[in-house]
Amino acid sequence: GSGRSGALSAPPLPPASEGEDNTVEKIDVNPPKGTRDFPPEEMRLRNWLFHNFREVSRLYGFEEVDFPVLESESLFIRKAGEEIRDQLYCFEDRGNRRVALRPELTPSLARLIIQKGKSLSLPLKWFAVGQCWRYERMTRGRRREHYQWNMDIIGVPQVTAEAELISSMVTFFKRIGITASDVGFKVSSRKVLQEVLRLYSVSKDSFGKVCIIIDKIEKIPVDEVKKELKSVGMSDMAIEELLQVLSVRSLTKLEEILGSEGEAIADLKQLFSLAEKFGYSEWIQFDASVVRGLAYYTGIVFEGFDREGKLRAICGGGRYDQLLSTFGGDDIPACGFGFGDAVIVELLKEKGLLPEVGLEVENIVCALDVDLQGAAATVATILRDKGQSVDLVLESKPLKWVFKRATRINARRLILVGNTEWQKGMVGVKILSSGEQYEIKLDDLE
Ligand SMILES: CC(=O)Nc1cnc2ccccc2c1
Repeated sequence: GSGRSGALSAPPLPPASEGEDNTVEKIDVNPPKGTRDFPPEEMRLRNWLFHNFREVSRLYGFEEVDFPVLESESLFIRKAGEEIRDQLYCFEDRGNRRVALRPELTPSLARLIIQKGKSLSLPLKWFAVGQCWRYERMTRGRRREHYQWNMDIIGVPQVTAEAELISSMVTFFKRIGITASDVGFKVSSRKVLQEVLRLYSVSKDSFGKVCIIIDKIEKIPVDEVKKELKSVGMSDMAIEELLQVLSVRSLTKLEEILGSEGEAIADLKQLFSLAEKFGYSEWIQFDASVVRGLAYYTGIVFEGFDREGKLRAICGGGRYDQLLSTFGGDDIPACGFGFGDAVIVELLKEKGLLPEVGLEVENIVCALDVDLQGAAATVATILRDKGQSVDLVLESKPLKWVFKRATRINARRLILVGNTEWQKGMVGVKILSSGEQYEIKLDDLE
């Protein structure tokens, strides 16, 4: 309908353009570029996926939270050269405010925690499933939105928090039939980077930039990576040493290089020993090249990958102990992960693990003639009050049509309201799988 003509809202939209002969030019029925509709079948798959996200969150004692999809642009303005910044879906609203559709959930979580301040008793274990946005030139034909499951533990400095988060992702994978031979987690710590950069007195504020450059190591040629590292002030020597360290795949080797005193080694050793106790050692491996593409990580980082190497990262996260303080909050330790709804579905397709989530309706109720429509409504209500789902046939239709619909909606049984039975306070029942048919008193229907 047309909007209010008040000053606050846009002028009413003209109706879809009407041709000379009052025909309406069809509107563009597709969703905006890079976005998806969720018709019933796709929505059932999405609900199945989100149900598993939520079930795992419940198993780990996490509380659900959410935030506006629209945030102040300033929440996401970081100067570390992140892709997420280049693709910010931002604009100026009618109040001349710079706003953005959130590209991730963590900054909103940090904002809410600072807002709530001392009233929150730590540690917090919060989860969210939210739509995130990016604005990419459609040349890349990539999606502009996806849903992310986030789990965050706030207020725990020990790596027991990271170990718990990885455990929750392993639990999720196992629930949906993915095994350790399908998926693994590359684990490292940005403290490895810190300890190397300190040797070459690389300034702290280029730390974030260096991480973002290194995160591109598998996406752009290594000479480009070296050039970008040089441009943030690293010497050739430092770059060589850094790339050398990043190729390390064993903790023992890493210890030889960094020594045993640093925090990086201690954290990683503790994490791998906790993995043993959680029972997911076969799921994780040390890989110094993992840095993740977000500037705010400060410690352990991890990334779920498909062992066949066909897909992009499935999920990922890490420790971000400084994020709250960069927003002016207290210095509160935090770690978390993001798990997108796209790559996991590609993986399930690859593995033949997509669930067949069909529509399930218990009853289809149909009046056998037009003056029993009311009686049919009564029967539907009785069943619904008992918690049974009912598809009530709302128009008088031939029985052939009713059977066709009953099959399509996968109804378990057909309830027929006919005159002769109704006079006796009874209805007809047909079990659609067996074809068994009988009459029953309305009161005995369950
Ligand atoms: C595979 C995929 O759809 N990725 C994706 C899609 N939309 C996004 C939107 C915002 C941030 C990251 C995003 C990532």
